[in-house]
Amino acid sequence: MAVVHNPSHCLFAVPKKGRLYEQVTDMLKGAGVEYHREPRLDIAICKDLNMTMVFLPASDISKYVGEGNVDIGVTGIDIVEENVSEVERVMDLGFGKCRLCVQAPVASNITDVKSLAGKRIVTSFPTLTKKFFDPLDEELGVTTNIRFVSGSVEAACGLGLADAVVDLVETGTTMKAAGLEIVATVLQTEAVLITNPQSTHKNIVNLLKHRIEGFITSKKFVMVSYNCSKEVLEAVIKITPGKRSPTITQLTDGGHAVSSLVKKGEVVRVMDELHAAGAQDILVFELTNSRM
Ligand SMILES: Nc1ncnc2c1ncn2[C@@H]1O[C@H](COP(=O)(O)OP(=O)(O)OP(=O)(O)O)[C@@H](O)[C@H]1O
Ligand SMILES: O=P(O)(O)OC[C@H]1O[C@H](OP(=O)(O)OP(=O)(O)O)[C@H](O)[C@@H]1O
Repeated sequence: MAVVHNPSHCLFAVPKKGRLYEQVTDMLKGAGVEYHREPRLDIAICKDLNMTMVFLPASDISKYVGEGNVDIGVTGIDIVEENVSEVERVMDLGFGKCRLCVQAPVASNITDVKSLAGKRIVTSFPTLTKKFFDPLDEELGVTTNIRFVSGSVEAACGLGLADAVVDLVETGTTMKAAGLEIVATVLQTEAVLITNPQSTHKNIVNLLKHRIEGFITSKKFVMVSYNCSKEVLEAVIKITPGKRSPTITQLTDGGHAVSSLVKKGEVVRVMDELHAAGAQDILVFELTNSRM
C-alpha cells in the first residue's frame, strides 16, 4: 500500500544507500526513532513522532534541507560545503569521517600542490575544488581545468583524463589501488545533522538532537563499577572522576561501591590503575542509551 506524507509532519531525510546508510539507520534505532520501511519505498512514517522519514541520495540531502523541502537531514559535511546550502549544522555525528584530498599519481612525484594549478583536475566536488585552486590560480596567473564526474573519480588519472583528482580518502585503499597519493587536504568531513533554519518543527528537531546526543554519548562511554576500602577511596575516585562526578555508595562493611562513566578508549588503563590502587570487583557495563 502506498505511504502518503502527512503535510503536518516533520520531514527527516536520511541517505538511501552508500557509506552513511548503515551507520545512520543504526544511530536512529539507538536513538529510539522507530519506523517501518516497506521494501523499495523511500518514505516511512515514524511510530511515535509526527515525523516522516525520506530516503534520498546523500548528495541531494543538503539541497533539499537548504531549500526547505525537508526539515532535517543527515549527510556529510563535504556535501553541505559543496552545495553551499543555507542549512543550520545541528551537530557532528562522529562517523563517516574521511578527508577530501588532492591526489596525484605516485609516479608523477608531485609534492607541491602549486604545481597542479593550471592542470586538469577531475572530481565530484567541483565547487570545493575551485575554491581550493582559485587562490593558487590567482597567484600563478593560470586557470585550473576542473571537470565533474559523479563516480569512480580515482580512475581519471589512469585513463589519461586528469593530472590529479580531488576525492575522499578514508583508509587510502581506493587511492593506493589507483596508484595515487595525497598532495594536499581540502577538507576534513564527517556525518552531520542539519536542519532548515526556517523549519516550523523546532520542537521535534530539539527532541531528536537530545535523543541522538544521548545515543552518541552512550557509545563513547562505559560504566565502571567497583568496591574499595575507605582508605583508598580518595585515590580511586581521582582515577574515575566521571563525566560530572562518580556515584559513591557506603557499604555495610565500611567500604564503598563506586560507579563512574569512563571513556571507552581509556577503560583498560583505568582498570589497571584502579586495581593497582586497591579497588576490587571491578566491572564494566556497556550503555545502550543515555540522557545527560
Ligand atoms: N570512504 C569513506 N569513509 C567514510 N565516509 C565516507 C567515505 N566515502 C564517502 N563517505 C561519506 O559518505 C558520503 C556519501 O558517500 P557515498 O560514496 O556513499 O555516496 P553516494 O554516491 O550517495 O553513494 P554510492 O557511492 O553508493 O552511490 C560522502 O559525501 C562522505 O561524507
Ligand atoms: O579511502 P577508502 O577507504 O578507500 O575510501 C575512499 C573511497 O570511498 C568512497 O567511494 P565509495 O567506495 O563509497 O564508492 P563511490 O566511488 O561509488 O562513491 C570515496 O569516493 C573513495 O573512492
